[in-house]
Formats: sequence, C-alpha cells, structure tokens
Amino acid sequence: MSEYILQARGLSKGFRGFMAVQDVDLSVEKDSIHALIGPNGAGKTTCFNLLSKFLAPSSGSISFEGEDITSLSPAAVARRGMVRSFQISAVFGHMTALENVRIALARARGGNFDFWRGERVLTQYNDRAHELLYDVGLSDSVDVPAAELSYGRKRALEIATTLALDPRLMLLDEPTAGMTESDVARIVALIRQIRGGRTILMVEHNLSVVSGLSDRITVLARGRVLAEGDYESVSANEAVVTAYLGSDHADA
Ligand SMILES: Nc1ncnc2c1ncn2[C@@H]1O[C@H](COP(=O)(O)OP(=O)(O)OP(=O)(O)O)[C@@H](O)[C@H]1O
Repeated sequence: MSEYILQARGLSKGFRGFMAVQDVDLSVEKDSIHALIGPNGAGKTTCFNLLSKFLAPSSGSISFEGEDITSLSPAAVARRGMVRSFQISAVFGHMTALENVRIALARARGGNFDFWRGERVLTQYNDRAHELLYDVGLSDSVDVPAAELSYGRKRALEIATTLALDPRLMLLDEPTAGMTESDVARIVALIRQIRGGRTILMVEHNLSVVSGLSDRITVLARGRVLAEGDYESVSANEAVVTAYLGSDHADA
C-alpha cells in the first residue's frame, strides 16, 4: 500500500467571493516528486501557499505524515520536516555561500540565538556547510558573496539553505523560473540528486522540467483538479490539452 506524506481534502480558498482554489483533493506519495501544473490563473500559487501554510484555507484540511496541520504555522510545520524553499533563510547577498549555509544550519538548530554568538559558534557548522555546498555543486563558490553568484547558482544556494533544515518534504516554488537553459539543466540535475529519502512537491511552469522529473502530476484549471497521473497520461488528456490551448500561456 502506498504511503502519503501530505494530503489535502476539500481544500478551498476564496478571495472576496472569488474561488481561486475549489475543493482540491491532493495526495503526495512519500519519496515521490509531485508537480502542480496548470495554465495561467489556475490556482497553482494559491494552492501551493495553502499547502505550505502561507495562506489559511476557507475550508478543507491538510495533513502531514498523518497529522492534521491545517491550523499550524509555516514555522511549526517546518519544525516537523516540511519546508518550503526560501522560507526560512532568504539568501543574504553580502554573505558568502558558506556563511549563508552556516547561518541556515545554526537556525535549524536553535532559532536566531546562535546568530548572535558569532563566528566561533558558526565555525562548528563548517564541515556540514561544505558538504551541502558540495551537494548542490557550489564547492567552487564557497567564499563568493551570494550577490555575486549567477541566478542559477543563487537558487542552488537557496536549495542548500533549505537542505540545511533536513526536510522530509521539500516544497519548491517554480525552481527554474527565469533561468537560462544551462541553469535549468543544473537545477533539474540537482533536484534529482537531492531527492534521495525526500519527497518533493513543486509548482513548475516548464513542462520539460516537469516531464523529466515528476513521478506524479496534478493539473489544476480554474481552481479545481482537472487531471492527475504521470506525465504521459496527463499530457494525453484532452481536457488538459484544451485547458492549455485555451490559455494564453505559451510555455506551460
Ligand atoms: N490575494 C488575492 N486576491 C484576489 N484574487 C487573487 C489573490 N490571489 C490570487 N487571486 C486570483 O486567484 C486566481 C488564481 O491565482 P493563482 O496565482 O493561484 O494562479 P496560478 O495558477 O499560480 O497563476 P500563474 O500561473 O499566472 O502564476 C487568479 O484569478 C488570481 O487573480
């Protein structure tokens, strides 16, 4: 029997009467890569914000590892192992890649307190920080200030700071948005590499990324689930094709 790490039931969100997300059921299987796609305005971002607890639903429930998290804060679910990339540690531009990951590791182990205890305390995280930077392909940029990294490398650094929290479920919001082709390839390879022992739920516009990475895809349209399955089945689904053709979204 399959095991679901995240489940939503009857999830809805209205904005002044307009239902951006309506009665969405979603089950994310443990250790899978699950993508949320759909044409412009389909409700992906709203749904993602609901699942990551950045928005409160108008109705419905969400459970993580079998426990109801509907009323918990993003910080509380992060402590339980469900972390949205870029949630806790935005990358600090003036700090080096190493310093950014060390701060993330320090925060993961005790909030902001360590931050004020300075350099000596942070050096204890050097080894783990180097490992994480190696994992995301940034070993050659350890001492480079984050602001000087290319866009793709900055996103890789953000993923390293998320990995510092050792999440079991990682939520990625358009991980390849705005990237050059070579950066996209780099992030795809990276996501593939970090998935070991982790579940990943992502919103992604780039369908070649989705097709190459996802085990399961949920297609939203007009706030509702239109189709669900692997890439082959959803891309052959007539309702999905019609929804995309009917939108002004060229690349998704
Ligand atoms: N805070 C808000 N107030 C009012 N309407 C909103 C709000 N957030 C989203 N909406 C509306 O809800 C609908 C779904 O928006 P959402 O951003 O979730 O879609 P999306 O699938 O992420 O779209 P895109 O691909 O364009 O980013 C849209 O019609 C949008 O205008």
